Amino acid sequence: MDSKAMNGKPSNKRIKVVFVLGGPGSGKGTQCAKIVEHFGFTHFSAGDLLRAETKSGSEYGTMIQNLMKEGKLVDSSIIVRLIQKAMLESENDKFLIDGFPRNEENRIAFEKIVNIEPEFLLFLDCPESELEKRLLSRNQGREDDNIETIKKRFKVFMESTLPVVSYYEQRGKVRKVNAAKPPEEVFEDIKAIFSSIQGNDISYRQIAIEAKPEHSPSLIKCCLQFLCCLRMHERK
Ligand SMILES: Nc1ncnc2c1ncn2[C@@H]1O[C@H](COP(=O)(O)OP(=O)(O)O)[C@@H](O)[C@H]1O
Ligand SMILES: Nc1ccn([C@@H]2O[C@H](COP(=O)(O)OP(=O)(O)O)[C@@H](O)[C@H]2O)c(=O)n1
Ligand SMILES: [Mg+2]
Repeated sequence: MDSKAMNGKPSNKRIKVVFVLGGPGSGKGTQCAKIVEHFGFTHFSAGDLLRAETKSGSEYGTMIQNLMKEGKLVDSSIIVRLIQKAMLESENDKFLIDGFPRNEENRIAFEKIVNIEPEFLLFLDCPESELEKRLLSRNQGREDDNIETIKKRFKVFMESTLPVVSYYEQRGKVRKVNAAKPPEEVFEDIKAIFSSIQGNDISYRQIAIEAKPEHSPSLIKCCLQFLCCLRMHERK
């Protein structure tokens, strides 16, 4: 996935994208925060980008708000442009895109406009009864967290989002975790997935995060020197 373009122009940044999907309330936002902290990704929630757009006075604001209130999906070109803009404004090269692609149209629009193949799709699997319970006690003042809209969102998830999961499953790109456990336990499984893809891509930031007071300064120095050698070797 080298030198793919994010805006139609060539780029030598090696950009990594991981899509994060799961039913409404499966813990996408909760787990993404943990992945950011441990693995240095930048997190974009499609829903949060849309909510911010409704508050920005954008020409599409009212239309987006009405669709979200109904649990319906917003036009792909709008959400993909918002994601692309957020990625272009970021200095990072590793992105978690949560709540996306929600349907085939989202997936195809991302492929056309952003043109980056995801590393994999992280799928948080959780039964509907548990999702409903979590959404009804989320308490974030969301207009769509009411039983009527929740039922509509479940329907959209089953009918439009699951086919996208199947698309990536057929390509061996789905990493599924059981999300019906306490958040820390879910993250243990996610950690194993991200650790295994990390490989040589371990970052300086990662070493800083993993370094504990009980680790001797010489051990940390040794790790950093090893990383420098690795990077020099990669550039050859
Ligand atoms: N593993 C979990 N077990 C119980 N509650 C959870 C878990 N993960 C998240 N929650 C809670 O469920 C609600 C939905 O989580 P959130 O991360 O917003 O999900 P999503 O982004 O998938 O809709 C929040 O109130 C959150 O605190
Ligand atoms: N790709 C996306 C993502 C969200 N949305 C809209 O945003 C709403 C909330 O999405 P969200 O990802 O914040 O919802 P949760 O799954 O976090 O509960 C959805 O019900 C859709 O109305 C969309 O239209 N297209
Ligand atoms: Mg969310």
